[in-house]
Amino acid sequence: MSAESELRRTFAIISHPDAGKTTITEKLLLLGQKIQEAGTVKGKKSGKHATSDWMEMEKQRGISVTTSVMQFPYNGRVVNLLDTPGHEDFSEDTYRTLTAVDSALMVIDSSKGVEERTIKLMEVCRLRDTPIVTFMNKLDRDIKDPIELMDEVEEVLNIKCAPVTWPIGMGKQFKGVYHILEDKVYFYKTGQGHIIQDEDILDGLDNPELDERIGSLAQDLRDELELVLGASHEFELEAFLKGELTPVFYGTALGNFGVTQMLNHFVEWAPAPLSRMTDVREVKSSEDKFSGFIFKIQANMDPQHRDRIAFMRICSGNYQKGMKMKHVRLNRDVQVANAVTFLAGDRSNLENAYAGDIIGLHNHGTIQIGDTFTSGEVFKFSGIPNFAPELFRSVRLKDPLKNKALLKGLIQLSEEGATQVFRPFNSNELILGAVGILQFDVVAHRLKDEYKVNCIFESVSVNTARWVECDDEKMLEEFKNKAGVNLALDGGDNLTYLAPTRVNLNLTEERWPDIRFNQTREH
Ligand SMILES: Nc1nc2c(ncn2[C@@H]2O[C@H](COP(=O)(O)OP(=O)(O)OP(=O)(O)O)[C@@H](O)[C@H]2O)c(=O)[nH]1
Repeated sequence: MSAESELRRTFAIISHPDAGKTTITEKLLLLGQKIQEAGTVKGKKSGKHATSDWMEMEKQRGISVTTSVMQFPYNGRVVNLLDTPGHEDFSEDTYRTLTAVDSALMVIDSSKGVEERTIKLMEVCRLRDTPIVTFMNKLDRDIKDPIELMDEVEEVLNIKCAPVTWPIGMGKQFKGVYHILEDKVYFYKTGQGHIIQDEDILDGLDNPELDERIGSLAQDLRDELELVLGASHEFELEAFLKGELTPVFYGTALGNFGVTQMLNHFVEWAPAPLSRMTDVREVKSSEDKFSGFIFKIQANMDPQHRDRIAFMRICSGNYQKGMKMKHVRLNRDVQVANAVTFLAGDRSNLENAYAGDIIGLHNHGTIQIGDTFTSGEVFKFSGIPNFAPELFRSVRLKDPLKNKALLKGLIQLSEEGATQVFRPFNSNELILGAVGILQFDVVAHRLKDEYKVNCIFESVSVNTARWVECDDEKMLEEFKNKAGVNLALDGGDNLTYLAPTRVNLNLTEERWPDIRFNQTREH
């Protein structure tokens, strides 16, 4: 591995909306860039514009519809943080971003515990056994019992927990954390808000000074730790790297406390860029030759320039300004003079990037999700799927003459990967599928803007979709005849089963055991 690449730590945050993802992102940038004031990510209060608030709609709704990439140096490493839209209005990009990282940080609202969105994102991480670090947030509030919180993570998410820091009190009584591996107490000072805390540290759990400072809480802490250490797991790097065990840190992102301890270990333990599978062979990040894949396409990053940016994860070699790379699907060499990076929101021209880094390529419609670029070799990276949509709408045109433009627009937008379009066998209806509700607004907005098509969405009785595959052609034909009413083609002409209910899906799966109903589809 090149020395530069070995320093990369590429990760994303998984959390339920409002758990504190934006707040902790601000604090990570603060620690990484040593800037004094946070607020660059959302910046609502300070009146600054959010780094990703470029889109009109996003500004109106005050939420993030984009996934941006932030790079910062920390303790001799280069951290790439891929932001994942976490609000109710997230999209398939959130899922796919997780295929481009080597590790993930799970942020949990400790007053709520493991929530639904986290469970789903964790399922996606499981596809690649991504190593997970856990941050239990909002300790300055009344939280659930810390032991119960860990039990919940173990049971619901099926991953072992190894506490690394342990909280002392909570809410108004929150005094700090005890660092189990360092045998040190870090004291929390309230009221520091966005400013980086000067660390106030005490050596040793048995230090009498601890009793002097926090009174009876000191003995409570010792007793609790005895219990916790007996019942929980010790941190093991191997198990962490296999995605079987998660180190757990406690703190408050808002109070900027406990984040430093987490980040210190994160950059130490999280894996450097990992090898990636292709349809031909495994590609190691240490290889000299360049390769990468596209995991996301973003339109209108800059309203001034109506371009689209394709986000590429570099898997091996390095990118140099002006270099040629092979666009494998098109079997064509392309020259990439002006790749972009997303350094905390600023697009700056980039001279060099290494395995583990993300670069943005200007896309004029020739790049699709899942595309592989190499320095000449022919292979295709696997593991960058489409995910079955969870929300469906039927699309109705206001002007029926624009049918062709509508279909073209919907197919092109679905190639960008945030939505999917389905054409049922038995009707002329077009059905749009997404995993986040805001995507319907985005599509309506863009169809009007870019394709001059006005349309409205109506509810449709589709509950979930599965891509259908069967090795036995005769059986597939029979299935098509019998189940035709629920079958459709997606934007790439792949056979899809649109189930009106979960029960219907279960019954159909039972009735046709030799047919595969896939929740994801590789490009
Ligand atoms: N008391 C307390 N509040 C916090 C803490 N961390 C975040 N919050 C608050 O929780 C709310 C949600 O935090 P965000 O960081 O915006 O959460 P998010 O997960 O990014 O939410 P979305 O952008 O909706 O996905 C905000 O009002 C934060 O100020 C914390 O440690 N303690």
